[in-house]
Amino acid sequence: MSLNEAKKIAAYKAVDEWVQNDTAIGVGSGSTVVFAVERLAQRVSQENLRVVCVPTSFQARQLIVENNLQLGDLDRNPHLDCAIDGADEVDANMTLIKGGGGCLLQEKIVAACADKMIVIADYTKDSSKLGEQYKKGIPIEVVPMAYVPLRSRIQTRFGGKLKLRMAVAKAGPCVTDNGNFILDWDFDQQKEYDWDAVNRELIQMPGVVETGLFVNMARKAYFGMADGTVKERSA
Ligand SMILES: O=C(CO)[C@H](O)[C@H](O)COP(=O)(O)O
Repeated sequence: MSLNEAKKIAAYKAVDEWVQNDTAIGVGSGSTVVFAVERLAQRVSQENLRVVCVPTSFQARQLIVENNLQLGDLDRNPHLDCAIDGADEVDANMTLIKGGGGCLLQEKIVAACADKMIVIADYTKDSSKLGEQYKKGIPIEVVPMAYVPLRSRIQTRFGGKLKLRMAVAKAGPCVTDNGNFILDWDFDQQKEYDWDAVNRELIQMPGVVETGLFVNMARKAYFGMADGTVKERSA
């Protein structure tokens, strides 16, 4: 089974199990979420469901609009029944690395407004320990003027190395949907980190807007496996 097929079976199962009539849901970002929106659109038209979708990024907003789903926002829908989102890595404790696609800030805000956060992923995201599968580091969204001092400060405090994420089809850094930069923290694989404590400390550093560490947020994860089954993990 291809990676895309693995993403699809995880996304379809999550949408089938968690989306009900008269609900407001958070729509995550990335390639796996594309399949969740596809399934949601099928169910909305086949079952005549009333579902309001709150996006976590410009990409998610486009997906919602292109699939003719009802677009909501946190002003009108501050309480969401669930948020369905991808992840770059999910460890044994359901701690996540997110932000590979650069959308971590809005993803965390939306997940925090939801009763439960449901993760959809292919088997390459399933890991026992952060860093085992995802090698690009932990994304940290920062205010542009602070990226140099923050890069040294985080390296000195926690070890590892931080790199400014560069744009792909544009010269210069990657600019997030919120006008910020991303530092990808290649943390020290030999150290045992307490991710909750690390996340709290990072957030308190002036200039850090949000981290891609999602600790105690995800309720359930669905992994599409290479053999065509869906593996589940609960918090
Ligand atoms: O956090 C994210 C974007 O900021 C994505 O959810 C994460 O990168 C996973 O993406 P994909 O489904 O393409 O593997």
